[in-house]
Amino acid sequence: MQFEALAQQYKTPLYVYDFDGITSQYEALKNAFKARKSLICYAVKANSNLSVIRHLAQLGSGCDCVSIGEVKRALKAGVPPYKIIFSGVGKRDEEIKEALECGILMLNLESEAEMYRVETIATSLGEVARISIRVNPNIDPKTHPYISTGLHENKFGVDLDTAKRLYIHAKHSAALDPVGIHFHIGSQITELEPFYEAAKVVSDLVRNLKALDIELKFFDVGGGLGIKYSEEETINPYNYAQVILNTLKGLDVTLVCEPGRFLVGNCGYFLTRVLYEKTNAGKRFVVVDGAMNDLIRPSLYQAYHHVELLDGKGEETPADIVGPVCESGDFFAKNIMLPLTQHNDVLVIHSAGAYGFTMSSNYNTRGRAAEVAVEAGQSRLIRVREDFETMIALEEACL
Ligand SMILES: Cc1ncc(COP(=O)(O)O)c(C=O)c1O
Ligand SMILES: N[C@@H](CCCC[NH3+])C(=O)O
Repeated sequence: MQFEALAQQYKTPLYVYDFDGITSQYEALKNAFKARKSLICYAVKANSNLSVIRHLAQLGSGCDCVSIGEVKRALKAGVPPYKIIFSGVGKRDEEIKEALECGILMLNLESEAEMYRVETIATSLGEVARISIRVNPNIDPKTHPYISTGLHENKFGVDLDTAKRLYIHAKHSAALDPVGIHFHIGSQITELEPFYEAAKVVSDLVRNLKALDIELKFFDVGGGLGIKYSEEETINPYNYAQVILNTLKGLDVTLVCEPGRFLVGNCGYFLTRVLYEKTNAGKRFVVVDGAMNDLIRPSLYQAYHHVELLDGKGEETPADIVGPVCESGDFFAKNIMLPLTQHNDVLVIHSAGAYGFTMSSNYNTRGRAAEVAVEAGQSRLIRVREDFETMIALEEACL
């Protein structure tokens, strides 16, 4: 990747995405599931740039969305409604109504109260809502506590007994069509065991429901496949698919999976330029033009992202890589070994394709970075750098 040329052409801070890499990730997962009918629904929250979604849609991907905004993004990017799933613990009435009107594949319900809302809204529209229920299987995904979702202490989904009760209600409701079942136990999971255990518990529930004459068509295993940020061992997609498919023997269901990070995480880079070097009583800081408002994962989760200094030469000494935001938590890396940098040197922050730009903000009235796609050796802008006028427009309109 020609990072220096990209930084020159599009300026920094800059997100760069390798679209060919995204294709490879998608194909690897799709192939892993080839023994069964499957639908990959890309989790839009990981990277919701319209061009990224369109790229995946052209490969055949659907989308997993967590707000009506994401549903509309998916539709705008060309994803057909019958490949869109809408999840989330707090859907508003308006969101439910719009989703039903769009005719999406299914609404993924996360509570009993939500099921009754959906039933009421569908009835008032004269529609039948296709639903799945998110089961919380109480399985530890062994990941960072902030991104664990499949334990009873987490707000997501309903327990197995409640799920069964909801399916029985839905089966007898004229406004609900229970077509799927869903679980998602967490993100950045690097061990197979939690996936196996969750799939096992939930597939047993599907068998149980079948005995009650409730036949589900979609078995949605959520996302969560981890990627390499550093030296960690990750799961091979083939093995991942195998352990899940093994739990589905005898069931005629389409496998749905909702990867976010796996598809885009390692295909994204964040480019930032050095502004200054400084030392505070011997402690070395490299101050760059990107900041926590651009990429918050290190500040939020102490997440590790490999930092590469382009053309770095000479003796390496420990340094913190920090941004201009007025917070001590504004850093990309701490105590990494780095040669002495010069003003304008480019640093490449790796594995920034997932939960990078989507979690960025205007904190400190900093415009959001531009985004660029690289495909078959060609680069193109896929999001214009946010300028001051755009940032203040909604407030200026109220002055
Ligand atoms: C319901 C649901 N599906 C899919 C995902 C995507 O997760 P990941 O990026 O870990 O694959 C998430 C986020 O964790 C989610 O909440
Ligand atoms: N934002 C998290 C992942 C959360 C997944 C959303 N359910 C991260 O950067 O790792």
